[in-house]
Amino acid sequence: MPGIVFPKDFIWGCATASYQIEGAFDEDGKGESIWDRFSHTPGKILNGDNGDVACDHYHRYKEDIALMKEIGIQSYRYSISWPRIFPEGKGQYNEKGLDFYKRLTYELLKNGIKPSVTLYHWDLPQKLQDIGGWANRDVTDYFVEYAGLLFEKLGDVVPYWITQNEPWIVAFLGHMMGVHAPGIKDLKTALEVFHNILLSHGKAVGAYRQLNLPGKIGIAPNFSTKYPASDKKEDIEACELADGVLNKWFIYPVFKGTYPEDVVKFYRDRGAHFDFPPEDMKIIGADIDFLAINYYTSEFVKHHPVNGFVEINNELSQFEKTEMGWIIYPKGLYDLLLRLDNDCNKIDIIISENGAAFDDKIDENGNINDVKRMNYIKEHLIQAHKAIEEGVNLKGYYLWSLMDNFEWSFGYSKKFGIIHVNRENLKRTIKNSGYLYRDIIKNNGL
Ligand SMILES: CO[C@H](O)c1c[n+]2c([nH]1)[C@H](O)[C@@H](O)[C@H](O)[C@H]2CO
Repeated sequence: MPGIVFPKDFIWGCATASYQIEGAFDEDGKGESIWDRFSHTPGKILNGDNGDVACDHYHRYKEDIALMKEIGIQSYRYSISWPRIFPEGKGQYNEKGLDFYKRLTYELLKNGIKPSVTLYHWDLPQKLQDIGGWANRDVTDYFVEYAGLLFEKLGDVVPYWITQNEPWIVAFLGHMMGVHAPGIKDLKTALEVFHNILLSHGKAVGAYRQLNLPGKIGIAPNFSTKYPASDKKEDIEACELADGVLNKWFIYPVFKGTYPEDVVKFYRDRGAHFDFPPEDMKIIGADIDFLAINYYTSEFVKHHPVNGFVEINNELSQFEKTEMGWIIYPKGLYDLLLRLDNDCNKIDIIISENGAAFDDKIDENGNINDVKRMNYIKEHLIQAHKAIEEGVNLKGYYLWSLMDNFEWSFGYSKKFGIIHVNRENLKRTIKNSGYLYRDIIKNNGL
């Protein structure tokens, strides 16, 4: 695909998250997180894996930054482990924990890599879960205390801040389906958690603005584009509902100051009424500088007589799928970008996560020719570029992920990295997708 060139100031990045790569789960004063607790609970994680060691990034961060530099990564999105900073979740902060993130951040800057810090990527201090976690409205204020300390200590050198990673996943996988920490299965709790996470985001944005810092702040929801399985009215309505449950449920409160009525009714009909103070919606709707979107796949939807809708990707054999079972549907990224450009007042957008898990093979020379991942990256960048040409203010792309890491309930079985990590000795090996990304960055395009 010759001649795809991105805007000259387009940001090429990669992304990780603290619990998935750092390890050192109880080192230097770090407190327990809900993912430490969850992964130490038998039966929760495939193969009994946990993040105790992970990729040992806590000790190997300089080596990893050198690899980023070799690939030419311009910006690195990493998350900060709240219990490393506040072992009890609040109160006295842990100097050694803060020191790690200072060293990491300054090593990036020394190597010409722009830091992009995610304040919350799921590893809540267990002590806060013990008082109700995100379902406890007080935790939104403890989040502001945590964010405020990091703004104070790193705000003058970190140009990009993301308050929350995927409120919907935290709320619904962690508190309704129970497959993520803390493993709760209750719709009302899930809805309260979702609201409080958005509230914490709005409060943190307000705190950031008060400090007049030079950087930009946003939030990283997960979206996926929904398509009706047929042109039958019932499937089109089912698709609307599925879109509401995932996508509008975020877009409306953050950009329109209200929850979508059709989805509120959907939940009320299932017994989960909830009435939040109207002043919350003003806080949640705080102006942000960019919208960070995590896009991996899309869903085809049909009517379901009881649940209203059902997603049927597993019935669709015509699409190639990743190791996660997600269909590869790059046009879904294009359609999402155009939709968000329209629904979110042409806000600046960055793709904060896009990538794929495949069953990578190492050849006799130790090389990893991960062609499927290379194709996935190219196909999605082609769609991203198309969106830019149609006027979408897409400013950057962060590939998920820098290296193979702890994939939540799947443990280390699913590999998203452009760098392979040997689970025996943690040796890093750049995959061919990493070299492809190096060339894309060098050429600022395909
Ligand atoms: C449907 O995909 C979600 O948007 C999503 C996918 N992913 C994510 N969210 C998380 O932000 C990462 O921590 C995961 O490692 C990554 C890969 O699974």
